[in-house]
Amino acid sequence: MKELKHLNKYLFKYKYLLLLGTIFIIISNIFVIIPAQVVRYSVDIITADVYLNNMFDGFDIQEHFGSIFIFNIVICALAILVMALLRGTFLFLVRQTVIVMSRHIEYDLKNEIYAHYQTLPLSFYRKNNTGDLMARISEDVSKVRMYLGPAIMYGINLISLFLMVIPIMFLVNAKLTLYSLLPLPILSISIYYVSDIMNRRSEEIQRSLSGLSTYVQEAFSGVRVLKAFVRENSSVQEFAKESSTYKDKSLRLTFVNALFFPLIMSLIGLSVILTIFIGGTQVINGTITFGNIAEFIMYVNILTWPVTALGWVTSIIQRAEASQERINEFLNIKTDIVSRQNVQKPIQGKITFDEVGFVYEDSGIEALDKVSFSVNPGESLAIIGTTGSGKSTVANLIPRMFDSTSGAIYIDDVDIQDYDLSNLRKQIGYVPQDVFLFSDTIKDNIGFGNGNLPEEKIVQASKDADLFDNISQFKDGFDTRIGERGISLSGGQKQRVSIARALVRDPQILILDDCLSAVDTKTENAILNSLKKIMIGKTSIIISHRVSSAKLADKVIVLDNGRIIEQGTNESLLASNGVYKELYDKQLQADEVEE
Ligand SMILES: Nc1ncnc2c1ncn2[C@@H]1O[C@H](COP(=O)(O)OP(=O)(O)OP(=O)(O)O)[C@@H](O)[C@H]1O
Repeated sequence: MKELKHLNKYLFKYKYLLLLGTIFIIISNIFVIIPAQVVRYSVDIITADVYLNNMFDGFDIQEHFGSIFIFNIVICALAILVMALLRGTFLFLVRQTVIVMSRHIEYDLKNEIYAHYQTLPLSFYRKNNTGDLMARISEDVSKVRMYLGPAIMYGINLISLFLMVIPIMFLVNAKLTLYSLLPLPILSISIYYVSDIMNRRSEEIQRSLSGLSTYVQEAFSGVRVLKAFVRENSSVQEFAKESSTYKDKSLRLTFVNALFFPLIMSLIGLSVILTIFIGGTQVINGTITFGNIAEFIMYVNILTWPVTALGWVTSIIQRAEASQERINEFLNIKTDIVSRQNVQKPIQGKITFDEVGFVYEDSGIEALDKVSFSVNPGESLAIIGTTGSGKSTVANLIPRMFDSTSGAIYIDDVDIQDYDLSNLRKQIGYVPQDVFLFSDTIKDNIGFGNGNLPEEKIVQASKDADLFDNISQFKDGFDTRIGERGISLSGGQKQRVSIARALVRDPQILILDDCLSAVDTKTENAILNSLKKIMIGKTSIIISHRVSSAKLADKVIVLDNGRIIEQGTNESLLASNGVYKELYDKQLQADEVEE
């Protein structure tokens, strides 16, 4: 129960619902107990009536007994009916309070987890896969809700019924009470084991089902590769194999399910037999009446479900504890990207890297080694280098996607770790290497994160990213939906939507991480030229494999294996006949071949 303590704050928040629920449970149980006593009374009347009937057989008074008997029985039947209706009403109210409370907490907990996910750094997302993140916010929260709703409800019900019914039973007859309750602990323990097996098997099925869905999803999204490599048949066979695992697991669960009810029924039957047998001998001894036996059978029935639920509830609590442990594990992770001084101010855009080093913690790869450079506001810097030379790492360090492992980075001569994080990021336009667009309209993809931007700004950004003409050709213009249920954009168009998204924020620093790779040199030139105009007084960093992206930049640095091997202007680097010149010549030749 240690992990579940996290939920106490929510139970406190909804304490009135919980308190009302408890009161309703107690009231509903009163309406369960009274009918048992009414039944005892009725049976005793019937026995007395049969006895008197036999005694006064042939007398006029016999008729009189008959009408009193019928009157009594009708009153008892009506009383039982009214109790059943009242019980139903209060059970409804119990669910409207306790189960409603569990749904409220489920909602709050999901929001808490999601909000916490948003505070965590990129390194957290690299370490944990998406499936795991989703499982904790959906499946684990559902399991925790089972504890907050049904488990708490049946738990309170069990305690209140035990406290109310068992003393009454003992008052009637202690020996009969002990015998009739004897099979119930066995019932509870067996249910615990059976429901544990059932839960484990259901989880196996769940896992197998999600494996099956992932397989199908990949097969559909990768259908082009699948067809191109003629893998249809093997895909069908693989699917049949996965399906068969799912079927076998389902059959294993069906087997345990089939055992569940016969087990409960036989143990309840055993209780009833014991009650009748022991009760019968007590009646013969004159210690109790026939009515008491009927009353006891009803009490046993009343206690059966809560006792059955005890095993089930224990298993739910154990599972909830395990799930909450997984949730707490994430909730206890705190982001290490924090601000030291919370500096909030408009930035000019001067960027300084001072002997910056970076090692990826998980792989131990040293991506940057003592990288130093400086760019002034209004300047543009091109970072050129081969694959894996550390260019994207530089780009990620500026908006503090992660922090450098050595050295320091300054913006306007203030250490970036001193800036308020959102204040800093809001002034940086970052276009990542892998374009990500949402299944939404082009307009909303460009305006992402910027609320209700005026249409003109979106249009202007799309013009600056050389995208406007493309969008105008679509029937719905900026309202065209992209993604799953909309049109597909070409690689170059996607890159330009992503650029427009950064430009629309009017950033003081713009970082383009190899995001012109899918556009032709003509479009690249058009975009770079418009950037020159809009980035006056602002800083731009253009990362690329292609030397063509660097020629308009004020400064160029060449990275190799995490180190700066050359830096200067396009002209000075060409003149110095080094790696940059070599790359330039190679790419020039390649372009000529293409033409
Ligand atoms: N998330 C990561 N975890 C571990 N190592 C990484 C990670 N990302 C990059 N690396 C490693 O760090 C080095 C630099 O990678 P980086 O992405 O900065 O290179 P790049 O110059 O941008 O390459 P490309 O042009 O191919 O995008 C590479 O050796 C890469 O394998």
